[in-house]
Amino acid sequence: MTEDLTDIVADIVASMRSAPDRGRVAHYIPELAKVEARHFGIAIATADGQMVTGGDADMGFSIQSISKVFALTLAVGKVGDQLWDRVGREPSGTAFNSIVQLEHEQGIPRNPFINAGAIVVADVNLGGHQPRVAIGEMLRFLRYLAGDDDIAINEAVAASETASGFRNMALANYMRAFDNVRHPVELVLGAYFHQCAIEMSCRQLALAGRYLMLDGRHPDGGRVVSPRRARRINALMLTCGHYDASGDFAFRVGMPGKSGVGGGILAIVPGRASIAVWSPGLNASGNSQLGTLALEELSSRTGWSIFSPPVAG
Ligand SMILES: NC(=O)CC[C@H](N)C(=O)O
Repeated sequence: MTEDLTDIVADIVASMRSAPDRGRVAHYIPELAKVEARHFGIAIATADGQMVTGGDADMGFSIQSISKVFALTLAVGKVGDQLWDRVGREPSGTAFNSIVQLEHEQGIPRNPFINAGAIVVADVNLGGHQPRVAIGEMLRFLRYLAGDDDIAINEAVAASETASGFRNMALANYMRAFDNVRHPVELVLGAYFHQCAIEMSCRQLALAGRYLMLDGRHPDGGRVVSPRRARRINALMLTCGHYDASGDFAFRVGMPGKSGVGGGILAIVPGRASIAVWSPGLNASGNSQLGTLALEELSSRTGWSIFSPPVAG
């Protein structure tokens, strides 16, 4: 890369500040609707240990579906490849909260990143315990990955989704009928809604994603997951991380990425960078409008993409 990353990030922040179309903030979770659309933040943790940030990089936001990446990591750690008996690994081509495929596919969700799949993953992570045990485990995991003990749950967001999460209740009950949700639905959703309500900044999220750019290693030297598992999680992020817009995201950005309806996106450039962007306004597929644009610009300015040949040095 010839250009300096700091300059590129400053340019991206400036162009996002003046973007005419910021998308629409999620309304179906009332507490999320209160967040102002004007925000934009970006943080890049590089493999050589730099951190480059811009805009509202230190403002906390609801990570929502980005939590599904970390929940999946914990679930495969617990049950290994047995997870794939209960969740598929194919893009769904449908919206994040869709129920249609479940009837024809015996209650087995297409992948762990649509809501139905993440609810099964939450069921696996409960492992017979109360939701607070699973949530405590998830928080400890994120704090360890990011090296930051301030990561916490926004209880107002969790309560808001508990009161309005009718689709998720339908999904969970439907899968329970197929015996693919095994704990009481209220407990599984309690864990799921709280994991979605975890609040993190772009900086914390970029730090937490580093194991996915480092082939499964924590920068402190510890192993979070095996290299093969890290690659597989990245593969699922690329193919399923943006729901029915995953193809478009791969086309425009070329990085494994996971979005959330809070407006965040975690994107990984294996061997190079763990990137978090946040802007609350969403596009029609429920992915951050400016977050996607910013990553597209970052990819084109840096050449970062899993489809570009490796660069020496
Ligand atoms: N796409 C998302 O971020 C969805 C997460 C949200 N908690 C939901 O279940 O609807």
